Amino acid sequence: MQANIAVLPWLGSFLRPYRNRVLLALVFLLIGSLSWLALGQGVRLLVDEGFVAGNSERLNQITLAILLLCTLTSAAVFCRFYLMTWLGERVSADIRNRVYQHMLKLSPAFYSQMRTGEVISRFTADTTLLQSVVGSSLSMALRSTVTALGGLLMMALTSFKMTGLVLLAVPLVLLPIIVLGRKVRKLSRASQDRLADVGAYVDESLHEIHTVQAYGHEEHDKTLFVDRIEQVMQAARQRIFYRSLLIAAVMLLSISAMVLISWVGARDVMAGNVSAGELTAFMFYAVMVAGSAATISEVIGDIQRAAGATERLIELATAPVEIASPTQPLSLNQSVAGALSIRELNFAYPLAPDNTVLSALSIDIKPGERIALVGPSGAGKTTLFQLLQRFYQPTAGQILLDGVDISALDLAVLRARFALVPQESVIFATSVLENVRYGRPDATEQEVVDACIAARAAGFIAEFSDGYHTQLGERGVRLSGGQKQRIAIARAILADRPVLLLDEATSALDAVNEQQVQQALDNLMHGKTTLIIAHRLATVINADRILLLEQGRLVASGSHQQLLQSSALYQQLAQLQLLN
Ligand SMILES: Nc1ncnc2c1ncn2[C@@H]1O[C@H](COP(=O)(O)OP(=O)(O)OP(=O)(O)O)[C@@H](O)[C@H]1O
Repeated sequence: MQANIAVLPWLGSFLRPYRNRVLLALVFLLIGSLSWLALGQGVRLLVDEGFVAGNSERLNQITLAILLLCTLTSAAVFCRFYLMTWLGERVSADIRNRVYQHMLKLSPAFYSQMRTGEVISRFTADTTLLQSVVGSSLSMALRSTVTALGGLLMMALTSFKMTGLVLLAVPLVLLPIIVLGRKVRKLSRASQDRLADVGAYVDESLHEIHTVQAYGHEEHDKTLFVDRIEQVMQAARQRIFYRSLLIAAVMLLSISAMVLISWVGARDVMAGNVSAGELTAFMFYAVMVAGSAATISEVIGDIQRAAGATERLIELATAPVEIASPTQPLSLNQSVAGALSIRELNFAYPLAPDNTVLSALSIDIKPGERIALVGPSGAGKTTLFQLLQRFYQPTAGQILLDGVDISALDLAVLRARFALVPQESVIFATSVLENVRYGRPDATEQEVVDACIAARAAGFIAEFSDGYHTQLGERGVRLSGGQKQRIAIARAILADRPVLLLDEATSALDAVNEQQVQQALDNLMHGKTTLIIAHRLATVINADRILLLEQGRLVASGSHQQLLQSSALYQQLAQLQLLN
């Protein structure tokens, strides 16, 4: 992925809302730098009028003035530092918000190409880097640039000849900054990329820690991890090498130049062309300019690292939204709810365009009908669910919901018609209450309780020490499989949407559990259009119609009895109790 948006305008767009603060920070930066520069004049007066002239009263006055100047400088530094750091925090917070909001819009196809661990690393590490650069390195670079330019000007006013010599030295110092700086930037990007790989790897292995430990995969993971860490180290080592080289080169060149220039200056003082105070002031400015140049060369590496980080963030923030709501969505017919019509549907996943998953699929489903989808593994049943909720765009054909093509509907409106109970129940790391409420955040506590009663979940929830306020732990680690399912069913009951999509679990629940889940499902399906990916005989027997899919085609449909007589494949599946 390559972002074709320039880094600076993008960052600028985040700074724009705070332009008053940016301006104020710049003003303080200017005040600070100017009073630093004025200090050089103070030093000159101190030497020439106080020290060399032996005038102690003048010495006192000038010292006092210098102290006042120092106070002013410090106050300006306080204000600049505060404002700049504030801006750094603010901008990175805004960027995090913008990127996250965009990420929520990206379709599952995007996340099947990009590992979430990597996304998280970009999200946290890159924004943190950006924050430190906007908040500190950038302000250091700006301050140093102003000081360096002002210092050069003051040097020129003090001694033209010596400044000329300094200017001869400047290109010499800039050369390594430009050449090595470019290299550092490239390597920083590589280094952040490697770090993101590590993040993705840790994310995956820790999430699947059960499997890792159960298969004794720790040693192998350890080795793989060390490899990845070494790659990070390798990328970092090169970056550090060039950066160290950069700092050393700039230092060597600038200090040597200064020594030579002060040698020339000292000879001028001896010849009486320049006063001692002027030479002192000149050297004061020269040190200031050299110091600033050194600062710039140091922070330029950070700034380039941040430019790399920003590129990566821009890629995330501008990743194309493949599935979006139309600009002028149609509205749904209010009188029917839950009619589905699938017409000549063809589909292949974007990542595997040659593997046709659904072909020429046509199905009509009436409101309130209970449909069981059966078929061998890989037949395309789950894919059909995904298409109904428009997580992907069909290659050809149409899906109509209540008579309207779903691609003409607002995504939120479309998805609000469906309640999904996936095969693997999804539990969030929050309370029972919030987990059930997920489908309808404005539901009252009583409504949640009612849904849990209908889902046969109230019994086990009552046994928890905190009842409905019990925290369920990440991915619901504190619940059994059957309990998770019943929470997921309660969520769908509470959401109360016209079409239900149930992916029946194949996990062998014990008889009591199975019966309870079945009762919960019956409560859920009452009066709703239901599509069930069926794995149990009981489910297909209770369905109004059974659709048999094979390799993405509808090969037979009818009741259980009809299919037993008409389809050999169905007979086979039924004999296997339909379980995969
Ligand atoms: N994200 C994806 N990218 C590419 N191909 C996919 C993706 N998800 C599924 N497939 C492919 O699509 C085909 C249908 O998969 P699908 O999950 O719809 O089957 P299914 O009928 O639900 O099977 P099961 O009963 O085993 O869950 C399979 O060949 C699978 O390899």
